[in-house]
Amino acid sequence: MIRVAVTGAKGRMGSTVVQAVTDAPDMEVVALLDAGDAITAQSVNGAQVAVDFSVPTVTESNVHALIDAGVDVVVGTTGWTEESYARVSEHACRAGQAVLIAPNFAMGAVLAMKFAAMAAPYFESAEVIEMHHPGKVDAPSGTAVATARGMAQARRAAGWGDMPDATQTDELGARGGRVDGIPVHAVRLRGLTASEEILLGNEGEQLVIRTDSFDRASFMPGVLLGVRRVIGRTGLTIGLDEVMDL
Ligand SMILES: NC(=O)C1=CN([C@@H]2O[C@H](COP(=O)(O)OP(=O)(O)OC[C@H]3O[C@@H](n4cnc5c(N)ncnc54)[C@H](O)[C@@H]3O)[C@@H](O)[C@H]2O)C=CC1
Ligand SMILES: O=C(O)C1=N[C@H](C(=O)O)C[C@H](O)C1
Repeated sequence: MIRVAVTGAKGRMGSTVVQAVTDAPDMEVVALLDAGDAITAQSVNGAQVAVDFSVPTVTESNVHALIDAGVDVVVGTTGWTEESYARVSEHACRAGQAVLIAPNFAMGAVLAMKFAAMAAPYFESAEVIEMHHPGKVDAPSGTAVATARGMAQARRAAGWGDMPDATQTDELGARGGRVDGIPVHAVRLRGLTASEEILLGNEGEQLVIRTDSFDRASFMPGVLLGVRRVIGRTGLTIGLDEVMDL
């Protein structure tokens, strides 16, 4: 049995993970931690793996504390930067622990990010629209940031320059934010869970890649796969696709 701790255990995702781990035949929940609980070798209660779905402002310090507690970590919380990745990578390597950070554990979203990066070199224009429940604290979504970065990297490798855009005035920011040059638009709407639409355009044609999570159950197979696959690794892995043999 894999002994699992959950940090952010009282949240929308954390509580869903607690149920999924409880229902998994090869795992057991050994620690439930949330805001105000210290993360120590004692409080993780012998966990081999911790799953963190907390908040962007605390996730990095949680991960450092979990590494110090001798636990491998699967992280779904957003808000990561190149600098925070580098700090965690160094700490995990030094401690001989493994950390897997994924902006999205839903199979549809993981594949949508892959397909977007595959398609990006073949289209002149690309934009991302992410749509979420109004309880979400960060914008743009971690998935949208990762999608845009993946497309921007693929465009650069293919030699694309700036995208066509004649906009001269945008006092309201209606053209969205830019991630690596790719416009990203965020919608917050009651009733939604998590959706993303990736628009790619050429003269006379459009490709739309869309992924919808209607329920947080959609993230659970990916989270459980992450827990199983993080064991035996060392250092930082970014993205569920890296452990999916895609
Ligand atoms: N990677 C993925 O597939 C997914 C990622 N997310 C991300 O997961 C994160 C959590 O999302 P939700 O569950 O909707 O948020 P939420 O607000 O429902 O839950 C966050 C939980 O973290 C707790 N918390 C606050 N400070 C803490 C601390 N220092 N230590 C431990 N727990 C602490 C809060 O009390 C709360 O229970 C967000 O960053 C969100 O974007 C959400 C869905 C899927
Ligand atoms: O906050 C959420 O709900 C989600 N957060 C992640 C993100 O920011 O990409 C993953 C998914 O979109 C749901």
